[in-house]
Amino acid sequence: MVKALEWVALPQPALRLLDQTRLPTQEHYIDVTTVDTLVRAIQDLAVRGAPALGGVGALGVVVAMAQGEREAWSSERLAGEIARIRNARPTAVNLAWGVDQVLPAMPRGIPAVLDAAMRLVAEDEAANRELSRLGADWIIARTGKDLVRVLTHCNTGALATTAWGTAYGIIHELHQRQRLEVVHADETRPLLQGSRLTSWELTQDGIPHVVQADSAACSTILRGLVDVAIIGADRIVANGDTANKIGSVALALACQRAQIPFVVAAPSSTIDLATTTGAEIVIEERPPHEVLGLGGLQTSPAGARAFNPAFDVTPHDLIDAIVTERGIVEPATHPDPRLLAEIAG
Ligand SMILES: CSC[C@H]1O[C@H](OP(=O)(O)O)[C@H](O)[C@@H]1O
Repeated sequence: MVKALEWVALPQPALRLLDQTRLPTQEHYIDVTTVDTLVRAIQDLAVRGAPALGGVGALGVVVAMAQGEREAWSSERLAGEIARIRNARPTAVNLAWGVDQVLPAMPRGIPAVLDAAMRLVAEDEAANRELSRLGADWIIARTGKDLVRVLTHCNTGALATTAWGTAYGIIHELHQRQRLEVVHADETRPLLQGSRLTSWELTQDGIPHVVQADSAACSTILRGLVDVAIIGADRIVANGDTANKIGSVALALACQRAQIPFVVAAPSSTIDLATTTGAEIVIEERPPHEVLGLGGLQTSPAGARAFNPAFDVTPHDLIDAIVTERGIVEPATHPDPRLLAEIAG
């Protein structure tokens, strides 16, 4: 399975990223040894996806410490550079979580922080594998289908995580169990994570799928062409409201109308109990050019303005299941935030 990120020791210690802006036509790697390069890679979505950002946040602290040693930074400069990584994108809670998880190891030096970061990466992969099993069990039981037709949005595979996948992991598990008929993968404008990345992963894994325009998704659901919609998450807050790629809440509304399950899949590291409701989640606003053009081609007239929110928030009462490695909560039918708190630990 492809790796979005890994720590490499040669030719020099570096955080190696698969540049996702060049997929699916080019497999190009970036060896990150400076904070500037890392922040740019995060903000350009060369590396992206909530769980992947958790790993990048943790390993980014190692990058900053190593650069600080090379350039003799003060402790204040180092703290400021780590904060740049932590704040590089606002919506996915995992980036800040990944940084925060390894800070306590800093006094023991770079090897201790690298060890803590590598443990976080390994634990996140294990979490994604477990939630994939639990999610497949839930969907098979809930739909009662021998072969499940799935709709998914954006990219939630190995490219969006430290390894394995979240919503994609459930799809992969259904396929492995020979319980998957087809995947409808939303292209996911404006950056096309679905048509570029999810279709690339599904093709590599031999999983039957069709790519569809985002504007086709609701009618696909209302026409009964799928049995369940499964998405990832960037931040799940205390009452179960969930931030995810723009276009997600429309799917939840269509699923409610069609009376099919709407499922969110995420490791427990994506749960943010410090935030009470979805209204408080900061939604990243991205550059207008992403909407006004495509692949370097201008698609809107000169002077046109754009609105480019990268995420939206699905209210918890539209979510039939939040699947994590520590268990499943069902906010639409059992709206008890204590259940999410128990899972978040
Ligand atoms: C495994 S969940 C990944 C999550 O992150 C994506 O956003 P982006 O591509 O902007 O990082 C999208 O919301 C996915 O659901």
